[in-house]
Amino acid sequence: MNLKSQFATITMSQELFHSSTPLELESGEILTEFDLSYTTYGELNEDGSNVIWVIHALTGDSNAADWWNGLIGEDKFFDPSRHFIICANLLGSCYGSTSPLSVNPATGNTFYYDFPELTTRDLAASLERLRVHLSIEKIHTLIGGSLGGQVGLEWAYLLGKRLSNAVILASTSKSSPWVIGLNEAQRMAIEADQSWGDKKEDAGIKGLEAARAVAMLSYRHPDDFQNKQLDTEEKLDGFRASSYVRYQGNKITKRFNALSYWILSKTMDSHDLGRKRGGHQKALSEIQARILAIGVNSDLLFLPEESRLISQHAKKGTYKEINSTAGHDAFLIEFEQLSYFLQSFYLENK
Ligand SMILES: CC(=O)SCCNC(=O)CCNC(=O)[C@H](O)C(C)(C)COP(=O)(O)OP(=O)(O)OC[C@H]1O[C@@H](n2cnc3c(N)ncnc32)[C@H](O)[C@@H]1OP(=O)(O)O
Ligand SMILES: N[C@@H](CCO)C(=O)O
Repeated sequence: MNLKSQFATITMSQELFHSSTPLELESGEILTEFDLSYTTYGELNEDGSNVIWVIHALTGDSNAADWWNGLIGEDKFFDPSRHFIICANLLGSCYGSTSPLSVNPATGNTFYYDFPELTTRDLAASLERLRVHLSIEKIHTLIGGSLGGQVGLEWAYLLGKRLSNAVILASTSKSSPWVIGLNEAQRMAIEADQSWGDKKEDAGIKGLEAARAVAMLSYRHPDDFQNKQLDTEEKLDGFRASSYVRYQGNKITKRFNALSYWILSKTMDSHDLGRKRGGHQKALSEIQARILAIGVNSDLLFLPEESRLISQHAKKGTYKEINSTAGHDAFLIEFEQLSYFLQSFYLENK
């Protein structure tokens, strides 16, 4: 389906929100001002009841109808002719929001390595600023996967009764040691790049290439490699799997930045919905919104048990599981199953 031609009839806009009120971060540091780049599709209806707020994952951007084109678009589950869909590029990311490559207002120089540590709670607080700026009183559904799901849980906690439904995909309420270890290995790859530490835009880029290759092993499943990367001929070198991870490593360097990757992967590590709230299970039970937690049976990064736990501790929780060999990234791929789960969830909770 040609989304471009369909979107010709639908309001879509790309904006930059500037917050000049200082944002006090969990670390105690302060961002004196920040920008969030965001995209909206469709229009807010009269009673403000049609807001779908999408939160992207680690390397996503605000163009949700591009990377989630099986879920967002005309005749898709979230349709801009009915819904007002918003997605903001997360703070720290390199697609238009304030990031390590932005100018530090305190010094007049680019932040680079002086960029403050961010938590998922800080990212939720920055989204809350945008909500207030847009005078959005209530959110029908907040939806996000992976890091987007972590931020989604933090924001759901904060939003209270303003939020009706939170759809949390392939995510967790507290990052596991496994996730932290995987992210540390990726940051080690970045830090091993001799250009890491240089004050330039492409610092650590070769390291990022290796980091993404490692990350791909956690985003896919051995069965997916078996299906797609098996060499049929006998050989000693030049394996398909090698060329695949190298290709993916190279691909990320053309669209992402090592400093943003480093910052956001740290954000993922420190995620704990229960910090200073008596634990993540208790915090989950205090979320007012209905929660649909969707796990992926082949997810090796955020295990399906972690999604199930979200639904079990939520006051009003539902669990569904995507059946796929795609691994963690199935939440970006298995649109048919996702649409079906969403439809049943809304029907059951009318
Ligand atoms: C500006 C922007 O582009 S922002 C994009 C926003 N991105 C995001 O939001 C991140 C989320 N998206 C993603 O992570 C991914 O796009 C996904 C998970 C949805 C899909 O991942 P993909 O990389 O497209 O799928 P997959 O793992 O099957 O890999 C296919 C690619 O690997 C290539 N490939 C497959 N096998 C091999 C191999 N053995 N050797 C070399 N290349 C290979 C394919 O040719 C294909 O290349 P292409 O991406 O240039 O078309
Ligand atoms: N593959 C996705 C998901 C990571 O959790 C991304 O790059 O953002």
